[in-house]
Amino acid sequence: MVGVLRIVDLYSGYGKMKVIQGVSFELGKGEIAAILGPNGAGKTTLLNSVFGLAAIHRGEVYFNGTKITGMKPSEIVKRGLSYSPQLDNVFPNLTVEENLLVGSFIRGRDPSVRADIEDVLELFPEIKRRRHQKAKTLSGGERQMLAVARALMTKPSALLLDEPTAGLSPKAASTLMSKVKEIKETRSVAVLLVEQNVAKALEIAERVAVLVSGRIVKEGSAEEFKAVQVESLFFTGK
Ligand SMILES: Nc1ncnc2c1ncn2[C@@H]1O[C@H](COP(=O)(O)OP(=O)(O)OP(=O)(O)O)[C@@H](O)[C@H]1O
Repeated sequence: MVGVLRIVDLYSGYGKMKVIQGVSFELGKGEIAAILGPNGAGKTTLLNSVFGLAAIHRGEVYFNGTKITGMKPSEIVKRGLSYSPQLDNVFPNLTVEENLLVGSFIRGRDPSVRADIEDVLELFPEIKRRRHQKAKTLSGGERQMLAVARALMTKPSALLLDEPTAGLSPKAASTLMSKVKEIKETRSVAVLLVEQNVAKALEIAERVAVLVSGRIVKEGSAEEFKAVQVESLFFTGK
């Protein structure tokens, strides 16, 4: 496997508070991997650590072979890693189109931005129809689509997605998951997904790890995980 993102023996948290305790994980080029875990396991903190938003106590993160540990989020985005956080992932008072434009900010006056907005709207016809509507008027599912679309506007080679199915109906969650798969297949974007929703994540993930109390307790191919009662690992860690 060619690793696009490599997390090596990472310990991190907030200030001196320890949350992530010795996590190693590799995301392959063009792969979809999922990190599953219960509330408070440290899933968001792990993504925040990769993206320069949490304090790293020990360990390293490499992106396309470059050490990005300690880099600012803006520098990480420029290298091709994008992040769609769980909360506050769209600007509610901006329209769909304006949100996408803001998403491309890091690219400066790139003349291809307009064409890329049309391109991501083609991928998400549900929000294309609402391009002039403010984000706050979208449904939960449409808003998550916009958040993912916005993350794509930086033209990433890998995408971090924090619980994109949170608060969505089972049908809306499946629609979103199939869009993520389409993004991987049509744009060669690798995806690291963190989820509590095991069933939805397993619809698209090729590789899975289970995070409990800041540590990976099990890791394997999605195939191996089909026979595992993943939620029981959330509580026992075994
Ligand atoms: N900004 C912060 N400052 C201090 N502690 C935090 C901060 N964010 C999270 N924590 C703590 O870190 C731990 C892990 O939280 P985190 O949000 O990473 O878990 P999670 O697995 O993403 O949970 P959920 O599925 O509920 O979103 C929790 O104990 C939480 O209280």
